[in-house]
Amino acid sequence: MSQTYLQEERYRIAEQLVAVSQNFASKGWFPATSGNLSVKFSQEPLTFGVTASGRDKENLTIHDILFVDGDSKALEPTQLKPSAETLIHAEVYKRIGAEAGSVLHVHTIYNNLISEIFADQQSVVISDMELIKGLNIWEEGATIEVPIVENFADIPRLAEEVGKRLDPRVPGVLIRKHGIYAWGDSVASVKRHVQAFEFMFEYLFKYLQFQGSAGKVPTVV
Ligand SMILES: CSCCC(=O)C(=O)COP(=O)(O)O
Ligand SMILES: [Zn+2]
Repeated sequence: MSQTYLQEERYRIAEQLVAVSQNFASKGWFPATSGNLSVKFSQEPLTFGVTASGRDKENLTIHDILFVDGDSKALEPTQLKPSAETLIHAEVYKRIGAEAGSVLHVHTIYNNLISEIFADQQSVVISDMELIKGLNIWEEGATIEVPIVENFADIPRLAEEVGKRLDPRVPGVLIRKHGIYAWGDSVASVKRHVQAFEFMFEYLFKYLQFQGSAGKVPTVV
């Protein structure tokens, strides 16, 4: 692989991450510098571009992306520190393989709420929603079960627990009162997956809230 090709590919990856970062940041999905994003460069050996730790995702630039190996080590000397959660990205790439070309992690109110409401069941079941098709699941009346993992402070442990719960059919895992990790074969597909999950979590929360408030449509008197 020529140096020019390598540099061009890395530039292309960094630009894609910047674009999706700005889009999600505009929705408030990266509060307080939370969240991290990556795109795979090679599977064997595993290498990928990932956001540097602590960056404001609203103002992310290509200079906030570094390239790391499967142990979260930078491929070249750099001042940038990889995301503290890089090992979770690596775990997804290792376990899912070709279907994971990009991994995105967002912290949202609704994914946090759903992860807490269904924490005891260790998963949340969603049935018969049109947006399940946004996950590329097309069966009539499909049901999905999104795993929920405890939010272990120790990142190698958290990565291992996430890895154990990955379901190749359902491209996302919730971490309790933390956020979601989602993947797709490209940035475009994982962006769609995150949008679909977030829509369904918001719907589910509001539906539960509606039921909780007696499930009655207010009457006009
Ligand atoms: C202030 S967010 C706490 C860490 C976190 O959960 C996260 O997603 C961001 O970590 P990073 O090291 O990628 O900035
Ligand atoms: Zn996080």
